[in-house]
Amino acid sequence: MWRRVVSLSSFISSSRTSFVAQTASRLNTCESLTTGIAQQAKGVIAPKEKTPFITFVLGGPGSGKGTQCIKIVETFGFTHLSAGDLLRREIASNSADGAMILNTIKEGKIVPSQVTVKLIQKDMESSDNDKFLIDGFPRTEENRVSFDQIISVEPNVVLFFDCPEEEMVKRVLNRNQGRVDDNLETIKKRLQVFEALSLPVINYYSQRGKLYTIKAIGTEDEIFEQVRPIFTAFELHAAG
Ligand SMILES: Nc1ncnc2c1ncn2[C@@H]1O[C@H](COP(=O)(O)OP(=O)(O)O)[C@@H](O)[C@H]1O
Ligand SMILES: Nc1ccn([C@H]2C[C@H](O)[C@@H](COP(=O)(O)OP(=O)(O)O)O2)c(=O)n1
Ligand SMILES: [Mg+2]
Repeated sequence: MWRRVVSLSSFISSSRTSFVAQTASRLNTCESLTTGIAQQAKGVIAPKEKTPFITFVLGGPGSGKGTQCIKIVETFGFTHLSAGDLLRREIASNSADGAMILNTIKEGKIVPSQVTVKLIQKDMESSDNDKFLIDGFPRTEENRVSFDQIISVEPNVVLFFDCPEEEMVKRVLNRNQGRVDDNLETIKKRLQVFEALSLPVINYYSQRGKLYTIKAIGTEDEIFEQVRPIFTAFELHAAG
């Protein structure tokens, strides 16, 4: 199970002091370490574990994010967390936020970040995997900052499926999954939201050298051949 890493280094104090002070400090350090280990054993502090490998999957509605995520999971063994699927699951389970989420999605708007990040966090923490594809997130700067504050892990890779609007509209209208937001009126709103709120997030990761832009036209297999080398370069090998 992946949990947020708690570093033992915070228990170790600076040693640029006199010999007496150093000795005292070492004794304190030993005591602190013992306390730290005892707290871990009691489950007060999560055990030190590997930082997860995070991939954010971005792109407009219908750009093929979900389709490519299935291929990435099959090939590289990631756990796929679709923000949209997590929110639809909340609606279906009649949770307290269900009605608010449904109305927001129908309007083509973005659900408050706190709600979405908590759902992602819950699934990450209950997973045995340490490689996550987070699909359709972060869609806004608010989403991005909220993930940073709550989960405190930076993405290793940000994929951007770059697709012409015309093609995205055609694909969404043909998707046939019975979604309340797959109609022309809502799609127009979603495309406006994508341009106004999601493109700044894409630019943010581009400036930090984390963005991998995929030309999202062609067959599903052709598109995947642009995706594959990105993960191979990180030495993430085929799922066994
Ligand atoms: N390369 C492609 N060419 C044509 N249709 C595609 C392609 N990739 C996905 N689709 C179809 O387009 C629709 C939207 O794809 P999806 O993966 O759900 O996109 P997103 O998750 O970005 O909204 C689906 O019906 C899917 O089968
Ligand atoms: N980070 C997110 C992701 C999705 N949502 C809401 C608003 C989106 O229009 C819907 C559907 O998202 P989803 O990723 O499933 O949509 P597409 O796969 O891009 O068509 O969910 C959100 O509010 N915040
Ligand atoms: Mg999708």
